Amino acid sequence: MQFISKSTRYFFTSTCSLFFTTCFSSLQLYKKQVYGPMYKVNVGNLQSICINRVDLLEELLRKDEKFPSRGHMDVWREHRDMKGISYGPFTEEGEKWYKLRTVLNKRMLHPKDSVQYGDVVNAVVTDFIKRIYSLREMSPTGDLVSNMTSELYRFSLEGISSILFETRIGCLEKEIPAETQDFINSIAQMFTYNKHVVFLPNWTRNYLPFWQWYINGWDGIFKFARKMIDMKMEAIQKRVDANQEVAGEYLTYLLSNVKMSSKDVYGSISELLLAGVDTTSNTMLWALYLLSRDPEAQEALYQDVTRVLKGDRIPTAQEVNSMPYLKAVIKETLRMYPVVPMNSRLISESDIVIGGHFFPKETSFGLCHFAMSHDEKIFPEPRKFKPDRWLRDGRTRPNPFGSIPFGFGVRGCVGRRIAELEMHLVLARLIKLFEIRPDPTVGEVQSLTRAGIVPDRQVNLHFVERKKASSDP
Ligand code: HEM
Repeated sequence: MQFISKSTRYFFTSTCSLFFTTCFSSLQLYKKQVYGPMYKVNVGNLQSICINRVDLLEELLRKDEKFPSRGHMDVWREHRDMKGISYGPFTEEGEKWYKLRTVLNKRMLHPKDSVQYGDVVNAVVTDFIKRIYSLREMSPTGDLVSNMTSELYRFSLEGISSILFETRIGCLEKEIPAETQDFINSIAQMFTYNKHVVFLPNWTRNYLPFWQWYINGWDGIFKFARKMIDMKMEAIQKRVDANQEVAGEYLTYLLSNVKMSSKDVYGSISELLLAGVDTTSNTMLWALYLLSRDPEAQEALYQDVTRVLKGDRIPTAQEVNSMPYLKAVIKETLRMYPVVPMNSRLISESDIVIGGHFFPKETSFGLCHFAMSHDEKIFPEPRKFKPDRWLRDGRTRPNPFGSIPFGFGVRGCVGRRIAELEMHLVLARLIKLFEIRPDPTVGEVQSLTRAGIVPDRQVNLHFVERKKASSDP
């Protein structure tokens, strides 16, 4: 194992709070070459062991603790403590976290759970497609949609809000309602200043404005979430008072769960919401970008979708399960651009041995997903978009630990099935209607690590309408 503590100052944080991954993705590849499969980094008082080889990752994750931890989410927890808000799945730890996840997992984590949100998501997809049509029409070429990052962000926020709040918030309308816009601005503000407050020492909080801006961002997020949740509670109460049946999906389920107070629901819903926007929107952006540059893969996807989906029908959540290439496209996109390119584990129960090295309790490990999913021993031609490598058609499938974009085990992503559902449903319908082509003025897009892996420039795409197939009614 190579030690590089000395005076090296890398931007790195062992907490690896999911949206502030600072070990830049391409830097992971470079460091792997220079320092090998496991190395130590120091930033100030913080030490972490970076792992970037699949067998070591597997060894570590197979020893995952009963209540795994990614490390401290101190600045998020501080906000909750100041405002008397309950911790959510990101900020809670230990047995309390486990109990919370037991409640949150229900109706979300199992593939059969996500199927029930098919209609809700499809309604959002329908509005998104309408918006794509109208944006194309307004463009000079009649088929160009500019700034896909922003459009897909609107789609994702509307999608996850309609699941979590059981109501629409207007992100796909021509003009976003002012309250929703304030909420979007608050999310951006919190994420922007999160970086400052993580890296600046606490004494600067009295002299610099960042801490207050960061707290204001959170306040805006909770104000909106609280209003949505309170509206739902009122509606439920009215039905109860009128002796009517209380029916609903996720929020209704949480609010009617005796194990959760409304304060707990505010804390959890807000964290679920934050985790569910940039992740799916950026993955969709990369998927469309990669497809636009690969007509062969796009044709294979079109064939896969139209084999199942005849005519103008809207696919159901069950039907996308019969589209293996569609799933492979998303898997391959997440391999190439794992939107959370680095994850972490803080070992807190006992000492641990990894790769023959002893590490004392309280060691923090950085899991370099990006480096692993670009390892050519596991993924030959790692920089090539090859959805076929994920097909179950008799070929040898890649090592399952080679690409784990949703994390692992009991602490793995709770929103995985929802994210997949959203991405599968929207991609199936887009590809059925349009051939997606690159905008030549954009050039080759590189990735940056900001709030997840994002493009280094504005991405525009041409949505060329397909002619109806002759077999279509
Ligand atoms: C492409 C989409 C997504 C990706 C790639 C992704 C990735 C991840 C990863 C890598 C983790 C850490 C897992 C671990 O430590 O093992 C995570 C955690 C989490 N994700 Fe996602 N995520 C996505 C979408 C979503 C969505 C849509 C939601 C909300 C519905 C969500 C909610 C969460 C939450 C709450 C956690 C923390 C879980 C815990 O600590 O118990 N994610 N996600």
